[in-house]
Amino acid sequence: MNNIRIILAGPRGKMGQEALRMIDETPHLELVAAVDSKNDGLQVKDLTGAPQSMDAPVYDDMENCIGAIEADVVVDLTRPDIGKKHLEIALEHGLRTVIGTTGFSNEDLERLTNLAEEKKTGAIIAPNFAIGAILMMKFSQMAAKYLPDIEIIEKHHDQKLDAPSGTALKTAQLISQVREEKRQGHPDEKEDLEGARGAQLQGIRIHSVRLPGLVAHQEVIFGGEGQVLTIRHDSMNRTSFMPGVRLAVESVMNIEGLVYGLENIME
Ligand SMILES: NC(=O)C1=CN([C@@H]2O[C@H](COP(=O)(O)OP(=O)(O)OC[C@H]3O[C@@H](n4cnc5c(N)ncnc54)[C@H](O)[C@@H]3O)[C@@H](O)[C@H]2O)C=CC1
Ligand SMILES: O=C(O)C1=N[C@H](C(=O)O)C[C@H](O)C1
Repeated sequence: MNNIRIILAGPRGKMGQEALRMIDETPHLELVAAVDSKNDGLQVKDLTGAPQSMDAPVYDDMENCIGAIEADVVVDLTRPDIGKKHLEIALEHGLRTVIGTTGFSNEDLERLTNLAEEKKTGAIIAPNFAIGAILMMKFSQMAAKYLPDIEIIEKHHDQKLDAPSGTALKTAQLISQVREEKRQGHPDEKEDLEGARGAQLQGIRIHSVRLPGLVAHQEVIFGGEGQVLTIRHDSMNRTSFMPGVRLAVESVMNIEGLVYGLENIME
């Protein structure tokens, strides 16, 4: 496999640090630059937690980085507003992109899908890279055909910016492809405390827990006659996401247009 030259945005983050390690340990992946919120002019190895072999330059601006560095793929693991901006810049420059950052609205996805098609450039937006999470979403879509009363409980560390999680939204969207929208619970139910019944998408209730000590966890609970089915996935640490990041980087080299969800590129 030919070397894939990567620009990584968010190198000092919880995901970014893990991604640097994965790139460093993967012979056919090469980090050619990083884009950080600061540290312009330093080298990646100068950043906290970065592999000491990584002497690629750090930029504080994606546009400047792309203008100076030859790369094949941009990987973004930053924050919602930044990830959107970076994807637009990369696509405008015809650079393939893997976005792990979540918090994209349907309108964002539509606009960015159109841009990727216009530029005939490959991009993957993956709300979750963990194989177990992808399977949880696929199993949930299967179960929803038979058990349409569903509530999703997603639980994350308390540093997460967006709620609900991208995984919960993607799960609900996959379920909605096979389940008619429906109102769940008693028709006269009342929230005596606002938010008690959580958020909802097509009638599917979604609840977000944020606590220190958590990493990334989700339960999809199906209620039926005399029974309850729970499909659950837990990421115990962020190494769970790295095989999926690698798969997305390798796959985006052969994609034209925007793919939303790793399930679309898995065998
Ligand atoms: N798709 C997946 O499987 C996963 C996705 N995520 C998503 O990835 C994103 C990052 O998550 P974490 O690493 O936990 O967050 P984090 O907060 O630990 O890291 C985000 C990093 O982005 C950096 N950043 C902020 N503004 C920037 C800018 N203008 N340019 C470059 N970097 C900038 C911050 O300095 C920080 O180091 C979140 O949106 C999260 O939801 C997280 C885990 C798994
Ligand atoms: O912020 C996180 O940590 C995670 N975010 C993603 C999401 O919003 O679904 C993926 C995973 O749950 C971890």
